[in-house]
Amino acid sequence: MTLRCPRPPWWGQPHHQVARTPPPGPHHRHRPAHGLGSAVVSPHPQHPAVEVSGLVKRYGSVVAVNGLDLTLDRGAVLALLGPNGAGKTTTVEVCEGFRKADGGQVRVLGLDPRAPELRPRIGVMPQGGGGYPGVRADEMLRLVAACAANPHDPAWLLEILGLTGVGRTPYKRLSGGQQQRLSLACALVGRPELVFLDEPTAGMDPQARRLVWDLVAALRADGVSVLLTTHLMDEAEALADHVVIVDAGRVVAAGTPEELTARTADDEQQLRFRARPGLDLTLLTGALPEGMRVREATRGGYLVEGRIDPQVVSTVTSWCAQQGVLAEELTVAKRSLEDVFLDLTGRELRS
Ligand SMILES: Nc1ncnc2c1ncn2[C@@H]1O[C@H](COP(=O)(O)OP(=O)(O)OP(=O)(O)O)[C@@H](O)[C@H]1O
Repeated sequence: MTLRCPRPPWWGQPHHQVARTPPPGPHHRHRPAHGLGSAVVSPHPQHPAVEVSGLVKRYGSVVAVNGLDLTLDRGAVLALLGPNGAGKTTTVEVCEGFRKADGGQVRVLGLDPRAPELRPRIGVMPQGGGGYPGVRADEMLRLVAACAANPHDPAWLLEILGLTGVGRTPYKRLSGGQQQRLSLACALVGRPELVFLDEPTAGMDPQARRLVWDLVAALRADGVSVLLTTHLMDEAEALADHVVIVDAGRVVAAGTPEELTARTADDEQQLRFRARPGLDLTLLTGALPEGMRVREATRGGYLVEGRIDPQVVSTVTSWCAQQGVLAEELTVAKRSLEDVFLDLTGRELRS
């Protein structure tokens, strides 16, 4: 199925330009929504969207979150990154008000996360969908919309999420990616001011993933705050204003993607090239300035790390010529967010 993300002319309007639509009556045929943002003006816009300080959450003897701090500014997108079991979902669930903290302070839109008045102001997309198995897709979305004062048109959301064709399909028969998209629709249908998206693109095909990225960008343009978790570094780089990397329940790094990747010394860069797998790198290592690191990072993908200057590039290409090897896709770049992540959290698989 081809997914399209139509951008109606009202998409991305700031809140003050967004016309309010009256709450629909029982037989009201909803009109298309006025952008994805909330039409509600927050009574306390001076508070950050989410403020977490010293959060602790235990499950029996397991300390899932161990003194975590983060701040999501209004209208910004924050990506929470971390290895499996780092405590991301637990943190998000405490912020959503689904779990009670054992310690620390959490404020969401300036309120206690369990405050009932917060419910209509936040949208939640839980990890793995979270739909009712027997309910049809359009019924589920209409059910969630019925709980909101000023919902988006469910049919419109189904359409932009490419779900119109499966509107009558029970949730349990939707594919994993369709369940994820429906779950996203449910999170957005109430025009929230703040959205929690726990691994929103897990299991999605590249088209659906792009669509979700477009939606998150549109939410941000509409002034909606977004806290998402992801394992995809390119997703965090593409979407987030602020990235928080957690490990073992603690923050190990935080900043904009640019700050995190620039945090290494100026002279730390990478030269990458592709060539035949299994080259003996001993001579190359010897020819390069002291302290430079060379390895075959992936099969046939070679990585030289350190201060990359024109002389280093020349040494590498000369060595390739001596080996009778054509270096393909030769690039020089800063370290990626993935490199930063792996350096901070280790390269070993977590249990
Ligand atoms: N309901 C629970 N009961 C007991 N332990 C739990 C429960 N939920 C999570 N944990 C444990 O808490 C720790 C943090 O889990 P959490 O799901 O928050 O991590 P995560 O970073 O979201 O992981 P993933 O990336 O795999 O989704 C893990 O050790 C996990 O096993």
